[in-house]
Amino acid sequence: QVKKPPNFPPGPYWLPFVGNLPQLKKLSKKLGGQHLALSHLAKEYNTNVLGLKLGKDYVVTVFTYPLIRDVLISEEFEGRPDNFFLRLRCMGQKRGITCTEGEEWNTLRNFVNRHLRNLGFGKKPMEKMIQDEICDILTILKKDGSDIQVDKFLAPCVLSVIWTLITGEKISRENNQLDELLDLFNLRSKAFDMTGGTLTQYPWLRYFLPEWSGFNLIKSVNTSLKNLFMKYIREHKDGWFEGRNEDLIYRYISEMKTNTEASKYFTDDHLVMVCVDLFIGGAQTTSRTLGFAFLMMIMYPEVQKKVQEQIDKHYDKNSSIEYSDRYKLPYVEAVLLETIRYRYVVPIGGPRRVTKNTTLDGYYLPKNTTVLISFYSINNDPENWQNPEIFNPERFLDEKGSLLPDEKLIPFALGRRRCVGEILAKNCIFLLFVEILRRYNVSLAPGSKPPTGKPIAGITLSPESYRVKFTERSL
Ligand code: HEM
Repeated sequence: QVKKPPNFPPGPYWLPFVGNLPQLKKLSKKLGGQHLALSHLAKEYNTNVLGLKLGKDYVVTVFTYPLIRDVLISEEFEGRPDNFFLRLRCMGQKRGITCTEGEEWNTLRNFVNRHLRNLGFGKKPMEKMIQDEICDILTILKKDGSDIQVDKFLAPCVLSVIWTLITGEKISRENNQLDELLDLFNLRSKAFDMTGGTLTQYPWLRYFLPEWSGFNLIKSVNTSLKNLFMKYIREHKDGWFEGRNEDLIYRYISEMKTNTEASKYFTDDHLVMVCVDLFIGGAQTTSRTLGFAFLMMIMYPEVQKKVQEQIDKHYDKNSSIEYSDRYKLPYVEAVLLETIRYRYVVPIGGPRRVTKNTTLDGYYLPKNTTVLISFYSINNDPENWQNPEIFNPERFLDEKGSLLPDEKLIPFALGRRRCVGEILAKNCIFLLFVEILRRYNVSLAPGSKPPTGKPIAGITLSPESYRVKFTERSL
């Protein structure tokens, strides 16, 4: 048994070298996910802040809304851990937005936010890109929507918008590159888990068990991603001239050419990581949320009917739907909020690094402690939600049917590290959901196994594989 720092958050005792790693792995397997294992341990030790040691790292998980809020908005929790695995994720050295901190993170995050906004992010041009994607989706459904795996089918939409903003090109659904990119991200997410995977704790495993440890997989995914983005960066460099600014890569190259103190963060390698961060952040989170939303419509046909009744009240066959219309559709918004609460795709957020010795809920957290955020527990805490285990969109409506948002639902986090893609994700989810349900009834495709509604665990939760039959509605 290893001695803990004084007043460290409660948790199981630590074994020499491995700490709680084998215990957490075993429990996660038994309960069906790391988020469930962490909640289980928190209950067992009757604590809102759980203290573990995973390999050589102190790892603390936070469970209640007020404490999570404090973590998300306090500067001393804004760091990211620096370990072998996060470096491997960043192709060797911590770069980009998601894994960096301090000046580099600030410079790149601000640059990306500012230039995406100038390219139309969060504004009409972005909405137009999504509407174009929806047109493609509706064309495919019109041809044959009898048997479709929904999250895979919708994933290209958000990916394509990000792609257009970054490269200036529309990616075609017929293009193999899109499938290739999706496959790469799917493979990648399999190789990761939120505490960093076995490789974080035992980096030497890469020499002895490169296949088993996931090292070879991550290396090959990294190489493919880098080759893909470098191809576009090289083409952009050839086509660049002063003032050229129609996509993020051109704007980045312009910044590379200015010789300021910050130019050390504007290199090809940083740019590759920024692109990867945007794709990783956006691709699976958004399409899996939609996958859950349509699954709820299949499992609760009476909710689907009410959604369509509200849509029909406001739109006919030809009227166009805009994101600003969401205020007219409170029931639809309530269904989407409840889907996000009930089947939130990021059960454990972070990891964050404590940048100086600090305290949380009266416990001591030494500098460099890793902090994980249990969004899962906020969304399932009976203190926050009545009968949280029940899917009930009405909880977000008042007696008059007006929307009743709840500050405890924070799917895009809070504070300076909150999600960069929030507005894109919200637009895609709303517009796709409404456009499809206005034109189609969704039901289980014949032969598809009836879904249980239970999520499949991973770094992001996903809906079980189900197939949908889209039946055209008479409008
Ligand atoms: C339903 C969809 C989405 C959900 C639920 C989601 C959730 C989150 C959360 C909770 C964080 C904060 C992590 C932390 O506090 O450490 C985050 C960060 C981030 N998200 Fe999203 N996200 C979504 C969509 C997107 C999209 C579409 C993009 C890209 C366009 C994106 C890009 C990012 C990036 C780059 C970060 C890192 C921010 C930083 O470390 O400063 N996300 N996201």
